[in-house]
Amino acid sequence: KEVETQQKLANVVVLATGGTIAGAGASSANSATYQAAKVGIEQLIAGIPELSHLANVRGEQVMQIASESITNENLLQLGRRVAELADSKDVDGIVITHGTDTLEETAYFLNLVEKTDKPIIVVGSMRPGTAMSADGMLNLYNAVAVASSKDARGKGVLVTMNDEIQSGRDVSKMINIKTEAFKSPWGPLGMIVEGKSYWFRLPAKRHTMDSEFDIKTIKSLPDVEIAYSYGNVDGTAYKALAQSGAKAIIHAGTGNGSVSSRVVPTLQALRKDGVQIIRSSHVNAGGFVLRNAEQPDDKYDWVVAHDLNPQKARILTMVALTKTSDSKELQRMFWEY
Ligand SMILES: NC(=O)C[C@H](N)C(=O)O
Repeated sequence: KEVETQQKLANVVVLATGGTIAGAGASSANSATYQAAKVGIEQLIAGIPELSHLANVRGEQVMQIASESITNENLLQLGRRVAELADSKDVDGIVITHGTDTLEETAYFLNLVEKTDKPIIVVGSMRPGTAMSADGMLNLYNAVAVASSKDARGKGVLVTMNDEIQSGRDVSKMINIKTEAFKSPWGPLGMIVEGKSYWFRLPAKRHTMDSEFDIKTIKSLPDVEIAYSYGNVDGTAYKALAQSGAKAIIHAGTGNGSVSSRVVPTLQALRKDGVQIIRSSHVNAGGFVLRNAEQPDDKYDWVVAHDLNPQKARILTMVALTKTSDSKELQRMFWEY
C-alpha cells in the first residue's frame, strides 16, 4: 500500500541555497538576531514529516549562503542544476529554498532562462526556524504543495510566502522583519490553504517555455550595475561603475525614473561610449517608467525598465546582453518580459 501511494505522489526535489529559512538564533525570542544559512536541507525536510503526504521529497544542498552574498556565478550554478533536474523524467517539480534579500532576483532569473513547464517554486522565510512563530515551515510546506500540483505547470517561476502564490517576475521584498514581506504591484496569483492551491490570475509576460533565453546557452553574465538617485546626486557613481567595466548601468531613479540635470550629461556621455543606460524607478511600491516621459529616451538612446524595479532590471539586462547589444532589442525585451 505504501509503495502504491509513493508511486502516485509527485517527485519533488528541494534545492537548498541557505538564507533565513536555514537560519538559527540563540533563543526563541530572537526573530531578527540570528545567523542565516546554518541548517542543512536534510534537517529542514525532517522537521516537516507532513511533506511525505504531499510528495516524494528529496533535498540537495547546492550552496549554504545568506542571499545578499549571491553572485552571478551562484545564479548560473543554481540555474544549471534546475535545468538538469527539470530535464529528468523522475522529477515533477523543483523547490528552491533561498534567502529573502535577493529571492526576487533569483526567481526572475530562473523565470527567464529555464525551458520547462514543470513547477519551479522559490521560497524563503522572514524568521529563522528557531524563533517563535517561525514562518519557514509553512512556507516550505506550501512550496512543496505547489511544486507537486499539476495546476502549477506552465505558470512560470513562483514564490510561496505568507500563504500566497506570487509570480517570480512581479514579486518583491517590500518590507523587512514582517512575515508579509513579499508583495507584487499586480497582486498574488493565488493562495495555498492546508496544502491546496487556489488560483485567481495568470502571468501575462513571456517566461520559461515561451522565453527566448536558455540557461544551457549562457556561459557567463555581463557586468551590469545599479546607481541610486536622490537629491543632490551627481555623476560620480555612474562614472566609477562604467570605469570598472559595467556594460550597462541601471539608473535607480526617483519617481518616473527621472534623472537629475547634474547626471544627464554623464549618462549621455556613457551611452556614447557604448554603455547601455536603463531608466528604472526606486519608488517603494513599484515603479512605472515610460519611454520619453521625463527624459527624451529616443534622442539619448536610453532604455526604460517599465515596471521592473532596479534589481529585476539588472537581471533582465544581464540575460538580454548575452543575446544582443542593440538598445532597440533591449527595449523590446523590457516590454515583453
Ligand atoms: N530573511 C532572509 O532570508 C534574509 C537573509 N539576509 C537572506 O537573504 O539570506
